[in-house]
Amino acid sequence: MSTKYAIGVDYGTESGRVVLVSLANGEEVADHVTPYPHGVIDERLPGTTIELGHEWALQHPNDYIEVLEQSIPAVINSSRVDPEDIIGLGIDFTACTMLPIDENGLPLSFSDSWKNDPHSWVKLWKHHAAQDKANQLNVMAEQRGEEFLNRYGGKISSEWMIAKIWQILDEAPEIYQAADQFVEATDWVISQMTGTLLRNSCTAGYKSIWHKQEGYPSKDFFQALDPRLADITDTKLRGDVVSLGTKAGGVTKEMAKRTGLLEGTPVAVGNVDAHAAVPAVGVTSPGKMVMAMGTSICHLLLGDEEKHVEGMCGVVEDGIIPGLYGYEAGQSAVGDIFAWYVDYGIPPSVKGAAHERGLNVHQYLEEKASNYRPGETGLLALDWWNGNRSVLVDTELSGLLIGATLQTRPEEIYRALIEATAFGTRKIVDAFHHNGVPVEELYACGGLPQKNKLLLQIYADVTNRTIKVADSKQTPALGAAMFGAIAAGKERGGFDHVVAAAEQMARIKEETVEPIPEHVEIYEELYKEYSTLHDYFGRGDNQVMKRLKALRNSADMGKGNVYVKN
Ligand SMILES: Nc1ncnc2c1ncn2[C@@H]1O[C@H](COP(=O)(O)OP(=O)(O)O)[C@@H](O)[C@H]1O
Ligand SMILES: O=C(CO)[C@H](O)[C@H](O)COP(=O)(O)O
Repeated sequence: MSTKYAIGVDYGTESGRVVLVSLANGEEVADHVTPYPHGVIDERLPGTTIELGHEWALQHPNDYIEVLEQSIPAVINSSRVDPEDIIGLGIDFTACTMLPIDENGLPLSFSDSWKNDPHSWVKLWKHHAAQDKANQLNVMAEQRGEEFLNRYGGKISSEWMIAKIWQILDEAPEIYQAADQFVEATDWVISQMTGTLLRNSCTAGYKSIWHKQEGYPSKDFFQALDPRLADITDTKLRGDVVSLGTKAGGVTKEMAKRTGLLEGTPVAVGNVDAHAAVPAVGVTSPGKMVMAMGTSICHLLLGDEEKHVEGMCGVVEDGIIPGLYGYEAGQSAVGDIFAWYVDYGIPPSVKGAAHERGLNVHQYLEEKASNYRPGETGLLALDWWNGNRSVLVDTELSGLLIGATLQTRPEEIYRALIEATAFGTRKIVDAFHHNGVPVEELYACGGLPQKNKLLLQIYADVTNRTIKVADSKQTPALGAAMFGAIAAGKERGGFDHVVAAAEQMARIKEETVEPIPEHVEIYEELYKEYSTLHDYFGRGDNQVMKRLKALRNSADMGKGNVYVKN
């Protein structure tokens, strides 16, 4: 049999990345990136003057289709692989990235009647404007002693499906009415490729409070939350939930024409970006935490039993690897914090100096920050520039930098921000490790490990653990391709289980990043300080961050420059 291939499509925050992968050894034969033409929509609706409020983050559904149309032909052409030999396709996506669709499966934002209402658009994972709804949901679930809350670390996040839907219902009841269903973008894109809409168990489990045995929370619970939501799971969230690797269908004639794939090529049901990365780095057993490090960090871990850990995003049976419990936690901003600093925090002289050295600003600051030893900057930061996902689960928290003096230099702040994100990861590692879900080693994948060596060393030092690094440019896409090959099945040259696919295709570098004992010692001290600040500002002793956000919101309302529904 000739070598067989699969395609993986990784839908990130800013772009979609497509890889064509050999099933013989996981080699990425070709890859192509399509930046989303509309990017992250967080100021105003495209082509209008309609302003969005703070914490809003939307996307354009057509951008996702553009990725398929641009990047799939590009990898087929550059690899010269015969489409006959491309036996399957899988995708992974940011999540919960959701949208309302009509009876024909079309996004409401495509309709002239609804397109000027921001609630008809895709709400990106980092849309945080539903925090109020998440808070109410958590209070109600706690009062009623809802069992499901334990599976989500004690709190449901505003980033997830129910809070987002409830925000739509509250602020735009007509959009809620008009929506035939609310779906994850990952499931919607698959429906556009195959003509079949199926809900995958990964996003349903982690983002929509679905459980393999118990299903969704009870009607009673939704009735208590808001009587208008009572039937939601039979109506707007209806539909089969199927496990990862299930074949959703074959590529339609229309999509075959637009992508260059053969009609009928098997397509797997959708998956989540970080979760797809786990088998791609060869992790199929407990004790190994995978960090998908990019705009944000998602932390994924496997276990033999269901344990409850404070502030985790969730534990889902079969949620990552069938047969095991999959645990997820995360930090809502990591690369995004460095991007913010580089875009808004540095003086022009730094840009100029970086340019002169032929480096981008990140590379320049990394190089200069590498000259400092742990503790030498005298700085400490809280990494909550986009709220705290784990373990506090509170998007209303914000950033903090302490220790600045007239001598403080930009590279020192850059280093302190990296350290803060490493301390945030250490909180998550400790939460699992001390609650019966051991974390023995770390695996790093995503964009950051490829871009910043200092960052990886700091993470190894702060967590005092060895880090293994993915040997793949597009790890989630490689994982998605594995699931595409599972959808195709063994008889067509694919696989019958993800463990078999991982054994053959996973890619990890030989070289590891080891903690440096002298650094570990100093970071242990700094971590104690971080923990004090973390608990003081994050657990209610001092609510200054929330009061400041409330003041900012009232000021904005006064100026009339926040999107407010009538
Ligand atoms: N040299 C660098 N060091 C640290 N962060 C970087 C560097 N270059 C880019 N970044 C950050 O990487 C993030 C993008 O990560 P990537 O994994 O490529 O994308 P995504 O999060 O969309 O999957 C951006 O937030 C950017 O600020
Ligand atoms: O929550 C998620 C997965 O569960 C998001 O997809 C993730 O945080 C966004 O990923 P990235 O930083 O790679 O764009």
